[in-house]
Amino acid sequence: MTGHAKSHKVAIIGAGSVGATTAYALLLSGLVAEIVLIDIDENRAIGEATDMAHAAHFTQTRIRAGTYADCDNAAAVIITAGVNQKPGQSRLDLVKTNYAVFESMVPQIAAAAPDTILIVATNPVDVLTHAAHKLSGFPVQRVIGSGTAMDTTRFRHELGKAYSVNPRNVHAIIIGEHGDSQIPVWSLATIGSMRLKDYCSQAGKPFDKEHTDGVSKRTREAAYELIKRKGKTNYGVASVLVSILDPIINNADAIVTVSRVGNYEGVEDVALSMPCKLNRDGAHQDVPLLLDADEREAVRKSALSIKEVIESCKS
Ligand SMILES: NC(=O)C1=CN([C@@H]2O[C@H](COP(=O)(O)OP(=O)(O)OC[C@H]3O[C@@H](n4cnc5c(N)ncnc54)[C@H](O)[C@@H]3O)[C@@H](O)[C@H]2O)C=CC1
Ligand SMILES: CC(=O)C(=O)O
Repeated sequence: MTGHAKSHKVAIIGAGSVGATTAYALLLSGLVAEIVLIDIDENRAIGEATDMAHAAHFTQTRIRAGTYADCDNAAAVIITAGVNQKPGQSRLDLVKTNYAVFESMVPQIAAAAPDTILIVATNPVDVLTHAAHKLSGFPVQRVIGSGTAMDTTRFRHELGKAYSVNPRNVHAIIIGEHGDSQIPVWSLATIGSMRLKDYCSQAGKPFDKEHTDGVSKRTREAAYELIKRKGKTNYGVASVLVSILDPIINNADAIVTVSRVGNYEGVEDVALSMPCKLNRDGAHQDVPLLLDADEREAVRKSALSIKEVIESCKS
């Protein structure tokens, strides 16, 4: 933690499960000096912020409820406002309601904080990252969707379990949609600096389609499973949002798979996740991957399915 980092303010829009859990994770991280919690339900924002402020004795970060005007000079604004999935619903099913929330909210944030970096978590996150870019008028690098950073950490967790290794020693990513058309990049996955296939043959572990399909499926369906069991997901995403914020605040040039507006495999003006370098300028540089032909085709299909939903928002 640096003195520089400690001077920053971050606003979180939405004080529901994801917003409040993210605020708490951020509070305990000590990454920023001040957190402002904003919700259309003012009582909820005040309640959550006050409850967390009672932890002030244990942290130097201040937290309070506020309004959009309080986004002024925020280093970043994390957007979690909107409805979440009910059991059986896909992320894309939320688009109509949450697009309307963004239409009312994003211009107010952009007016109060024209230089900030937007970090979008509300689903469908790729479609709403694209919407936030258009509605704010911000350059693409300052509108970041949490995207497949969430799926990537789940993928590493599943691989760690499958191969009995600490997820920290797994380098493997999910790209594309934060949703059903996500792509696990098996061709570039490594464990302990060894290609996954080589690691498995050295360690006597199975590496066949049955195993890889199982890991991909559990990763892709993790949110559905959790929503069936507990009605929501909040802890994983809160940690992911803090991990996206960290290199921005610390100007650290970390590579994270986040969603950003761009052209992907011939599909223009769409948002999806690819590895990007993050620093105080936002997601300022993409890190091109040497994908195999099947993975590139899967990215094109993922981009097309997101683009279709983006187009439907215009009608
Ligand atoms: N990107 C990711 O990895 C994840 C995304 N999510 C998404 O995050 C979103 C929030 O989920 P939860 O926190 O569980 O929902 P929640 O229902 O607990 O909280 C949503 C909050 O948004 C507020 N809100 C609604 N309209 C608003 C507006 N116009 N202005 C300000 N606040 C407004 C509500 O009052 C409520 O407090 C959902 O879209 C969900 O799908 C959830 C988990 C992971
Ligand atoms: C809900 C959601 O997007 C997730 O947990 O991945």
